[in-house]
Amino acid sequence: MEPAIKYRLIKKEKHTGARLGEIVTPHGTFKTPMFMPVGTQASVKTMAPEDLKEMGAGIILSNTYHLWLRPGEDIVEKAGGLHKFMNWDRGVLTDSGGFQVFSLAKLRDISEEGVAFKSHLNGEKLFLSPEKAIHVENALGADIMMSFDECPPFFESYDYVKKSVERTSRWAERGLIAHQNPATQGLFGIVQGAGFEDLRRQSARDLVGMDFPGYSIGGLSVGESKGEMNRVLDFTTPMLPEDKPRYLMGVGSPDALIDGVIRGVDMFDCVLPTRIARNGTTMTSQGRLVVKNAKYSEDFRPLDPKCDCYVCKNYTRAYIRHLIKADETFGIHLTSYHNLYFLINLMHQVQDAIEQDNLLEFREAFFEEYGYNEN
Ligand SMILES: CCCSCc1cc(N)cc2c(=O)[nH]c(N)nc12
Repeated sequence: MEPAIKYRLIKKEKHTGARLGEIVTPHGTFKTPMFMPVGTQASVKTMAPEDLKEMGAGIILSNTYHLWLRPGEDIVEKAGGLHKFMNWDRGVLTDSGGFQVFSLAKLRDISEEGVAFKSHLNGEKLFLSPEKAIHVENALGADIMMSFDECPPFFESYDYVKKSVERTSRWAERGLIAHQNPATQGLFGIVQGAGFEDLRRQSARDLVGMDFPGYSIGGLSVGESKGEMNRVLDFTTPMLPEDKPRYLMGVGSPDALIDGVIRGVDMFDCVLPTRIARNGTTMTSQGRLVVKNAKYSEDFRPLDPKCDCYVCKNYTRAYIRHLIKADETFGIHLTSYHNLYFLINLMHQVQDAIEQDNLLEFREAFFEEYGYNEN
């Protein structure tokens, strides 16, 4: 049977672990490295599908936890799945819900069976198992699904992380068995192990042995320093097959994306661009620009003079500052659009640098202007 998800390695960058590739999904083929906008509740906040296409988005994310609780996977399934429900005909990836239970729900209790918790919406007692998570993801119809995993705190004890990794591997196996649509929905395994090289190796070995079509690197971007993240990536990505995509979960600052690509990561997601946009913070080639600051009240330049996005071509810092200060939602639309475009376009520039084997020079030039610190 043809797998739902295929990866084609086009070129390895000469001086780093970076790769130029293509990920083939039932809803299109997309070049990597790529940034994937997050649409937690079946909407990338303030973005219409046409905006996302115009900025070059290929795959967007949604959340099993949120959509299970509201509106319910049965309603999305009746609508014909997430693509139909949200009028999006390109790629969709769903997370499996475990991470969101630990970051959102109250009173959680984890066991071999799964996670018992109280809904963050109404306090209802719920239970999420690997089988239930996969059932919901099947109903949502995502092109790429995540296995059900536990993301332990980065600084948790070795013994706890070891037990957690072993349970996450057993949960991954249960998810593979429960998966109903492998021909149309690709299921990725999620490598865990916090900052312990031997536990990352154990997790990778278990999951690679289950032959997933792609692998996520979990357990990072949870409060550790950038130096720690890069240290873990240095030994983790080489543990994964070259002919499968690698997705680093929850990572989205420009510097972290570039350093992740250099270490062999192909796919990224993060709520950062739309989250900071909501308080008027924008990403520019000169670093962050907080457009609601008074100093921009009569600044009639674009957010980023070097950016060719729709927002930077048509609107000024003064106008966007006014909208944000006046609580006009159009202002958040403009800052969100620009931030998402900035990261998607950054990955296009990185693809070119891989093509030309000058990714390290690109990194140096980018950080020279953007500003960068390791921690
Ligand atoms: C739509 C959100 C996707 S990424 C969420 C996320 C983010 C981060 N940082 C880590 C993890 C992880 O270890 N496991 C899982 N399932 N998800 C994670």
